[in-house]
Amino acid sequence: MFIVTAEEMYGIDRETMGSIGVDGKILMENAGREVSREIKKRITKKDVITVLVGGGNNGGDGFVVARTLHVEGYSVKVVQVVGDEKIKGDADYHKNLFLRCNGLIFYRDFISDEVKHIIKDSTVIVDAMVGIGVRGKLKDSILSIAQFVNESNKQVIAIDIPSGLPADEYHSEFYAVQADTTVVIGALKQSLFLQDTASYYGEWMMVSIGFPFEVIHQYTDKQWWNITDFQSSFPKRKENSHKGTHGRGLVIGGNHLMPGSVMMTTRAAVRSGAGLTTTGTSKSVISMMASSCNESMYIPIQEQEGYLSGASEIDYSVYDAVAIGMGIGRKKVTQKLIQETITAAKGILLVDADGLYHLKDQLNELKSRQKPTILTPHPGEMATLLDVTISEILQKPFSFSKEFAMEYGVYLVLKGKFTIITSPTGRQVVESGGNPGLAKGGSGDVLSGIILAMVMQDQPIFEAICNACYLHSASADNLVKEKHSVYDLTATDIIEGIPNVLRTLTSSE
Ligand SMILES: NC(=O)C1=CN([C@@H]2O[C@H](COP(=O)(O)OP(=O)(O)OC[C@H]3O[C@@H](n4cnc5c(N)ncnc54)[C@H](OP(=O)(O)O)[C@@H]3O)[C@@H](O)[C@H]2O)[C@@H](O)CC1
Ligand SMILES: [K+]
Repeated sequence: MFIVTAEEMYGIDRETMGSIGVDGKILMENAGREVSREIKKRITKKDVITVLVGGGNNGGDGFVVARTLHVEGYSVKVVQVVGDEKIKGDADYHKNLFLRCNGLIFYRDFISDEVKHIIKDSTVIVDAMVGIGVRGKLKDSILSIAQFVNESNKQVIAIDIPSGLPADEYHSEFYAVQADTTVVIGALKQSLFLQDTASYYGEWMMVSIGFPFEVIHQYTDKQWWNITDFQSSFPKRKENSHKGTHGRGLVIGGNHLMPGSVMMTTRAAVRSGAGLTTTGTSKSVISMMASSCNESMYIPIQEQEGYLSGASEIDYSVYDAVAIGMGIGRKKVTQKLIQETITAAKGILLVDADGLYHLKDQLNELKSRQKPTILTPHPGEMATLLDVTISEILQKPFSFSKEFAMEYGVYLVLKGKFTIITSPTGRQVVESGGNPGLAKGGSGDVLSGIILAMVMQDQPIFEAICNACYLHSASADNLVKEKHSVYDLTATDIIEGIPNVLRTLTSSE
């Protein structure tokens, strides 16, 4: 499913009406019909439904919903929250159809006693006051109605986007309707995937109203990765494959005080299907790891006082992919190792955790790498890399990711509740699975191991990274459904949950 900004949505709309020639009235009819279909799944004929209608096309969709439900025998009223002069064009056309079907409209552009009574007497509120055309904070008239709706405790179903909520990242102050359900029209809006706006949508689903796939794709290359994408792109294993077919991976990390990270990355890589996995770490970490991770091979790396300091003895040419940085610490002696690896690694290179800290002064080195580089920061690490605050990153994660990935020619995995994966060409995918159980030390190390394994398989690298993120989240979600809670889930559990996801989601093999 595609993700758009408001501007991109308007482009798609214009192109569909202009070049393709689909009439706006038909798009509005389609939108209202499809939204009604979703609403009907959530209501009965006993419900009392109030549709709050505003002055733009979002309001027009509201009139279609009101008519569709009214003619099918549902109890529906419209409250038009703007003056008559604001209802124009296609919306006015659909308003008239509703009136001609003997639909009932109340006109109120502020919260009056009458509107309060109508809302109190309703069981379901359909919010069609403002859509993606919202500019700035809601004006007082509509604001007062939105506030009353939020306090009313009624079931609220928003059309396209909750009124008042910005569609894009980097918005100013807002007040929005809190929806229980939002029926999103045509394409997913960016604010569905931002930390401070996502929850306003409540449960959501998307309906198609006739925008051609090619037209949508022409305006956006942002996409939400779901089970269908995972299943259709996950590589099938060939009968005649052998361990070399599935990649030789090297994990470099750990220090004498943090042996766990590199261990988890290694074990996650092994569990996710890496053909051969080698761990490069200090002698003391090797002795701690070897007994519990016997599928891996080991290379001792030079160390100073327990911290890795140089890797010149590694023959990088034998590895398809290298992951570096997990539990490596921030001591200056380690910086040289990161430097060496960037230039010496001949295959795919993934840099995570403290590796990113050391990378900060060497970002330009990445531009001359011949093979793909993957960086996997969380917002804090991303903020450090860019010298901005975490809250700035969270306000516009799509833009920061895209600029960074394109500037340095890297695949960027900005981790979080909504993980954004960006390719060096600026293509973006959001992976939104997972649960709060993942917000613990070690889950990033596990993700790095899964990515390392996936990018060595027979599939394009971008899809491989998206699938790795999906697998990581799906493992956590399954475990919380079946035998764990978000409190006790550990990074090690996530590794143990991988087989179940692989078995169930790739079972057609
Ligand atoms: N082809 C179609 O028909 C399709 C249409 N689609 C649908 O149309 C929607 C977009 O429609 P749109 O562009 O008309 O804008 P919309 O969201 O209704 O907002 C404009 C209204 O809001 C008002 N308003 C703005 N800011 C405000 C504020 N701060 N506080 C208060 N009021 C404020 C503004 O008032 P004004 O500023 O003009 O006084 C104006 O009345 C989209 O979300 C989807 O539902 C899709 O289904 C695709 C196909
Ligand atoms: K709305």
